[in-house]
Amino acid sequence: MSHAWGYSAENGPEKWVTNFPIADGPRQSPIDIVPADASYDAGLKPLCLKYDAKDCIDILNNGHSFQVTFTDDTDSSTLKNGPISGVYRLKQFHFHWGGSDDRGSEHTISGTKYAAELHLVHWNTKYPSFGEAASKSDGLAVVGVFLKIGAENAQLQKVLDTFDAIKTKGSQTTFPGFDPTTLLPGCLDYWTYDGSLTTPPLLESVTWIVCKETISVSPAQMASFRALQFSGKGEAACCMVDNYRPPQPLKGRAVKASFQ
Ligand SMILES: NS(=O)(=O)c1ccc(C(=O)N2CCc3cc(O)c(O)cc3[C@H]2c2ccccc2)cc1
Ligand SMILES: [Zn+2]
Repeated sequence: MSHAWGYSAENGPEKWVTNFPIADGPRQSPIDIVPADASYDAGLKPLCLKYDAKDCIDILNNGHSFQVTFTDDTDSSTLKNGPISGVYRLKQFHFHWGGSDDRGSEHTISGTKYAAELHLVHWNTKYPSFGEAASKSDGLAVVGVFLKIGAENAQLQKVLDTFDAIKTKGSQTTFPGFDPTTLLPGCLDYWTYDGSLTTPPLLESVTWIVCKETISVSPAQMASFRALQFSGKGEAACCMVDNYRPPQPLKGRAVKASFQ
């Protein structure tokens, strides 16, 4: 992205519409999920998430978040079933979090914010690549998992242990053999709705799959997230915090539940 978008008052979510008019579109994300307003859909299948740790390549600070990238030239790490048809390949996962434990998630549940939110990004293999899929209405599927303040998460700690090497924008390091299945909650009940990327270019190409069950993160682990920097090496340090877009208007969309 050439545009200098970010999360500050000058270039943050309220300003994105200037360069990305779709920000005011009909299927923007995230949203506030109101469980009582979600309709149970017996036709929704259980999620089938099958990941291979050998596909995990590296971890990168991209100046907006950090992302763990996967090799996606075969069907070895995929999402199937759930609300989608066909096979979607895992491309990357990343997080959004707050400057304090009372905020940080993008989706909210009846107004409740969690400390952070994990996004596992998949693309539809009916298209030749992620880039091609990203502009199609059924091109992407993102699984969202809330991080709730509680016990230390030993699996998450493996990711946090790389942070000294990716402190500043543009830094990256190898991160082989990590299995993202270890970050999923035990129960994969979910809500689903049609939405968008939550960062520019805000493309309306995402089938959102938001897990009902949370995973834990300790306050000390959240402090590690906040020690990352939006800024590049040698620039004035700017802590990477509050890198979340607030909920957007539902505009008549239905939110379905895979559970009663
Ligand atoms: N939060 S989210 O909606 O789950 C999300 C999903 C994918 C992506 C993503 O993978 N990319 C590629 C890297 C990238 C880097 C940027 O600087 C940027 O502004 C956006 C992205 C997005 C992206 C997705 C689709 C087309 C172009 C860029 C970003 C956010
Ligand atoms: Zn995200």
